[in-house]
Amino acid sequence: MPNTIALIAHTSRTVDLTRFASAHAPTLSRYHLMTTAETADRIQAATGLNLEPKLSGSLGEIAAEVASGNVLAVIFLADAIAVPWEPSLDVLLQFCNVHNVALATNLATAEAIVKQLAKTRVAHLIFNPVAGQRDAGQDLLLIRELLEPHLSLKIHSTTPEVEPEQLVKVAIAANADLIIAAGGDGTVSAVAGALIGKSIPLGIIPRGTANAFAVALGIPALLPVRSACQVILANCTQTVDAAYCNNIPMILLAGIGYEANVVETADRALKDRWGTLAYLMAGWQTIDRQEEFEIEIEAEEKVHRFEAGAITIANAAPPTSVLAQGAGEVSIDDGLLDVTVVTAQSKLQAVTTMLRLLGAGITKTQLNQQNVIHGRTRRLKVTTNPPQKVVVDGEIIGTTPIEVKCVPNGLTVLIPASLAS
Ligand SMILES: Nc1ncnc2c1ncn2[C@@H]1O[C@H](COP(=O)(O)OP(=O)(O)OP(=O)(O)O)[C@@H](O)[C@H]1O
Repeated sequence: MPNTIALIAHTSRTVDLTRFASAHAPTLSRYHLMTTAETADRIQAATGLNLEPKLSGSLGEIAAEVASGNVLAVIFLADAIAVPWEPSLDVLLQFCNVHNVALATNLATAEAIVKQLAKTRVAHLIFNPVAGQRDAGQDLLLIRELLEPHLSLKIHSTTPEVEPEQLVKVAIAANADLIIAAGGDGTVSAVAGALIGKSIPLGIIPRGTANAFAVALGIPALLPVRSACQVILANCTQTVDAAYCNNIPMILLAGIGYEANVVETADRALKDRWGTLAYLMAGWQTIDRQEEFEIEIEAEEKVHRFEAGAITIANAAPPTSVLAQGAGEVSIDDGLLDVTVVTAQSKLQAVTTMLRLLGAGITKTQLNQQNVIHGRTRRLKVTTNPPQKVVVDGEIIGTTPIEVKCVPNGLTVLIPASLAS
């Protein structure tokens, strides 16, 4: 279901169209509205709705939009007296018939259409076309094929210049019922971060390399796009925690030391070439270079000091985020952050510790090892000597010190119905 509605009227019916738009402004505001130039100002002034004005006096542009499949409904209030319709109007009406687009030429039908639309969920899809190694065109086609029969879908593509946060603001301003992030963890985290504290549910379509948040939420990794669309259509919501690290939204985790160095090494070229293996290769290269550093953690009015090579503060983490698995599980809805500090005296100890942490994450059992320390807290401050790089949700954000605080139940997400509590 596309997201555009065309609102048009003969001059004698402009008042009726304006009244109609005013009465149904809450429903109409969730759609992209198109009209002729003369009508746009009038409706906008009376209702506050945003309308895209098309060429004055010509319906050709609107007919072209209908032909391109972008229009959900055309509401055209015609003169009550039978007058010959101008040719461009005939074309518009004919295009609606050919392309099976809902068409109302009187108020009764217009009311019926808008009442139906009031019951339809409007989803804004924020789509990163360059994420991961998948075919973006094919994925978008599949998403439309699966979702459009059930949802009105407004598609926004990210660009290097347009951040997902900006697109979330547009979706919120348009009263979206649901926001869907389709991309890697960078895109998903940015969209989720902009939704912290809002009650609009977030749907996730994993299209990246690691897809850690989708895995943490239990979205199946097999046929990821199809499975994720099924989760979205099932409409099962759950509130989960979010967090801020130095006031930057954090959905997954902050890594200091080893993790930050791995993320920096696993650059775009390595990920494009090796996919998920890029992180393993980067991890192997980084172990040799990783030096221990002094850590001071302030939490719950106590100060803790360590020497270690890695510290991870996690809000959510799949088992593959091994350095977060000190407790064998990171709960996403306990209102707490999981803090894991790992030291290793040799490359062999580092590798065996990470394998054991992976095992702990898979079996959900706490790891009892002297060189792995774990704790939980609602907020903490971490200082290191010397300062260390910090990665938050896969992006380097700067260096220590950092302050991280959990936002309990800060985010509403769509999860598989089978996992709902
Ligand atoms: N149209 C675009 N062209 C180029 N870069 C883009 C575009 N849209 C978004 N980006 C960039 O994509 C990055 C986010 O990518 P994202 O994390 O979603 O995917 P990924 O890097 O492939 O995933 P992963 O981290 O799992 O490998 C951001 O740096 C953003 O600037």
